[in-house]
Amino acid sequence: MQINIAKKAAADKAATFIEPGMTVGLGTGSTAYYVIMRIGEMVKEGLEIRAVATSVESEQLAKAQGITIVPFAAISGIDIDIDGADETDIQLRLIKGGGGALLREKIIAAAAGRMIVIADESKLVSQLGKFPLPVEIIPFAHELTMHQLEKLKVAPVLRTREGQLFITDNGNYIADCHIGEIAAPEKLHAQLNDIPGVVENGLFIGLASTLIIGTDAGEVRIYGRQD
Ligand SMILES: O=C(CO)[C@H](O)[C@H](O)COP(=O)(O)O
Repeated sequence: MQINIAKKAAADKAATFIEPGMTVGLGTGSTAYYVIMRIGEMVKEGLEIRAVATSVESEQLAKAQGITIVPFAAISGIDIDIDGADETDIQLRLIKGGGGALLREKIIAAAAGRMIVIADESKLVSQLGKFPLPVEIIPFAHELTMHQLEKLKVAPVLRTREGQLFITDNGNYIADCHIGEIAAPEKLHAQLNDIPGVVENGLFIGLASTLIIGTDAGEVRIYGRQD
């Protein structure tokens, strides 16, 4: 596999924020892959941490790297969550869920003392919305839920994979909403989650406190909390 220098640079920097004894939330996606690999190296070098994962895929990868995954019943909180994003603005408002893991990602981000977002430069945008906003909906009467989404004029399209409906780790569907520029993310977030049948949407607002952008030159820029 060819290494993505920008994603790896952001991930390696994020891993430096992990301290011994922490409970770490592991994100999902191709950028989170690099942080899981880096944490795996640190564990092999003697770092003692425990982790929870935002997807079955990340849990399997973490276990294969020797990272201890603990059940949620065994923890009282999460110190730090490191995850990717499909889009982020300078206010650290995010669109997530391109990989379909938005619900677990948001539960873990909300429970974490700190969320660090890692991304390459292409993810930093002046206004959210070019990336279709993923909305997780339950299968029951999903046709009605889709009509409700259409009333909001968000142009929802049920996600498919290899000709079949995409099913999340939670057994739900994803409606990708082709909105264009989102003028008021906070308002849209509330409107979407007000629809019965919508489990959660991919707008992450007020959750991230640090954004690490990696560049193709292997450098990083940090936004938000720096320490
Ligand atoms: O939200 C996510 C998965 O649900 C990912 O964090 C997001 O899709 C970014 O992925 P990548 O790092 O592969 O671009």
